[in-house]
Amino acid sequence: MFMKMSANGEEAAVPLFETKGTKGNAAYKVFSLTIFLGIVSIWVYRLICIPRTGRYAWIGMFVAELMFGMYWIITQSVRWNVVFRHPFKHRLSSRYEDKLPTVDIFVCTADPILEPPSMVISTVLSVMSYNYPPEKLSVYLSDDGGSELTFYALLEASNFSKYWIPFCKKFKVEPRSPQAYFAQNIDMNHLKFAHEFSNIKKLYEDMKSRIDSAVEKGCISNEIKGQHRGFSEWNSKVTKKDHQSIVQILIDGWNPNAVDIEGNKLPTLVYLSREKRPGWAHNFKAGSMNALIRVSSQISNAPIILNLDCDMYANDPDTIRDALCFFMDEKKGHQISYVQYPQRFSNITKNDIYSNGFCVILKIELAGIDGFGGTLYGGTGCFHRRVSLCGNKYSKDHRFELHNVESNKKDETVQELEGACKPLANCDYENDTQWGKEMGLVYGCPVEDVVTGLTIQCRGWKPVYHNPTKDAFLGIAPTTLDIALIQFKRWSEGMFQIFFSKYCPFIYGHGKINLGAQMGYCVYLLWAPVSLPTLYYVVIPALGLLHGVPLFPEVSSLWFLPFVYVFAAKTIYSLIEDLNCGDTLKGWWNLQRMWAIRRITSFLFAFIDTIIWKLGFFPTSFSVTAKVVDDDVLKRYQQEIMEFGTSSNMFTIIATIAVLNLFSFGWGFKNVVFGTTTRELEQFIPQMTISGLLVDKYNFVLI
Ligand SMILES: O=c1ccn([C@@H]2O[C@H](COP(=O)(O)OP(=O)(O)O[C@H]3O[C@H](CO)[C@@H](O)[C@H](O)[C@H]3O)[C@@H](O)[C@H]2O)c(=O)[nH]1
Ligand SMILES: [Mn+2]
Repeated sequence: MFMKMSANGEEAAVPLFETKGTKGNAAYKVFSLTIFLGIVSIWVYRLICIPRTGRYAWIGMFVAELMFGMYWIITQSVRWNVVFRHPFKHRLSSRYEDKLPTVDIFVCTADPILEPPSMVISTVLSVMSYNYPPEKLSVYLSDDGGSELTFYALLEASNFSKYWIPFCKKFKVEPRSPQAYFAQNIDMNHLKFAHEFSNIKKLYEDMKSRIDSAVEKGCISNEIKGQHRGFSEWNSKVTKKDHQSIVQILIDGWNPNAVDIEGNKLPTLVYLSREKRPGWAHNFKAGSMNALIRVSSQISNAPIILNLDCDMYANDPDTIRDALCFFMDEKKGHQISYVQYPQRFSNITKNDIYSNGFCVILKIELAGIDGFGGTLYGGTGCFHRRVSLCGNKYSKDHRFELHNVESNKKDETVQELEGACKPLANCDYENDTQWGKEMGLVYGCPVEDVVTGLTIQCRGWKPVYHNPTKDAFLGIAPTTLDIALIQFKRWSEGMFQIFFSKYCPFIYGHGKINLGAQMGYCVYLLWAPVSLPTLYYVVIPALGLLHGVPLFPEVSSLWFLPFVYVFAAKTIYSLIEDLNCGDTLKGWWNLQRMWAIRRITSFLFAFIDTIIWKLGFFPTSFSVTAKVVDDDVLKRYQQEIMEFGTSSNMFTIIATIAVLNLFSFGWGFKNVVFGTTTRELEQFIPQMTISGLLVDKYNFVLI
């Protein structure tokens, strides 16, 4: 009976999306088994061949290899059952075009200096011009910077949108972030709409220079302040960390006069800066998302929410329809809580020097977790079902909520509505509520997204990971090594905290989510502790070499085979996998190097800080990633020259290890040249190889 309820009477037997597994998976499983046997042989060797000299170093090697091996087993979960999703947009349109649900879009920003307002509004404009009925769209900008500069930029954007949206839709231009669009090399001679193009380009550039100069000055002129009553919220007492809730509806979609220059309706546009007071925990992005959820519920209350970081513009104007195919599928849609798109970046260079592109993770691993129903929520580029984000358990009752949406027309005036919203964004609103625990995004973790996703799954929902050929969203990746490593530190620290908390997937998820999904989570949650065996491996064999203590079997011994096989097979496999995912050979090498760097810096610091945190010494923090760089740095980034950024302890560690291995390699080499016995040579070749490879990986700090 349910199958026949589609809009135009067409039988809804054909699904709105399908899921396909990968071919050749059986071959992978066999291959994986051979590596497993290799690993077990190594363990056995370590246990039965304990030498008399260097016993402790040897046992340490065993422990390190045991940890590596266990971690490797966990990583198999993300390759075991890789699935790909295919939505069918045209079917959605033919069935539900006039019944599409409303969608709320949240954009978060936190700092007008690290996140320039002109970039933030480009993201906002890109989502305002989605190919989607504008009266069904509401866009909310949350400003944790509490900055009138950002408010001013949004005000400018609300005016510019009247020109930009019709321009985009009329000429079908892409991408619809004006910043990204005008940054392309567009050949004016072959452009059919050259005239309109130059007009809008001028409008955009004028607006951008007004915003940028206001940001440069750091204040708003009185003349501009006269343009909107919203500016009155900023008096001399307002600072980033101390101010009242500010809610300003810049475009009221219900107002019949809210139209673009061609008379089409505009999406609703809201500025929100939740209350901040010293002494209150603000819970970073999670806190701002929860304020957004509440404020939007008062204004538009759409059943579907898209959330984006401020640097992440919409690259494909049809993504909403894509995502709705999952939610609105008659058979499976009602169980889907969120649809996560991969976090891709617009500024990745050819060989991706800091390996921010995550080719393999985005293409294979996340699709592999999806195969076990464990899709990670990545904090941006994610469509949520409001009820699941708000803490509801899955139940069959959610079946019809998207199909029968009614417009919730408000009778209040804009000012009344704003007034009603403000208390929802106040510090004390969450006192004695379940917000941050059972409702909304979970507090207390620097990767609020991953832990929130896990709790949603454990409430019975089935999220989806969708990696379309055309990128749905594009963000900005760090362009210097220090920033890249600090970002990884925050991630690995936050994830390790989850492992250590009551949300540990093996405990919290036990019996609620698939074992494969539990393991899949741990591939990332255990990044930080992987630093320990790595550190051991980059230090002890080198010291052994200097002291003449062999730690590996002789190369002519049969026991050497599993070491070579495991190392070679894993390396070659990762190379093939990476190239298959579209990376270059140099890019793959950079990736190997970045893992080697991250493991002894970001992950190690994250490990240490997590332990200190666990002992209760300091609360978690969130260092916002800068999205601006000066032109010199940018140039060097584009030329793929390693840029350290500020000096940091992390570099001291890398340099120490590089020097140690250089010495031990040189020492070993000297012994080879000045004659040692063949036996000794055979004993030390493995350690020399390790030192040689490490010198190669870390040499950038030596020159
Ligand atoms: O107090 C804060 C701190 C950050 N943000 C926003 O959160 C987003 C992500 O911050 P960013 O510094 O860009 O961190 P990334 O490392 O790039 O973020 C990744 O990792 C985060 C978790 O560590 C996730 O929340 C993000 O969605 C994910 O893109 C940005 O839009 C910020 O404006 C806030 O709104 N309030
Ligand atoms: Mn970011």
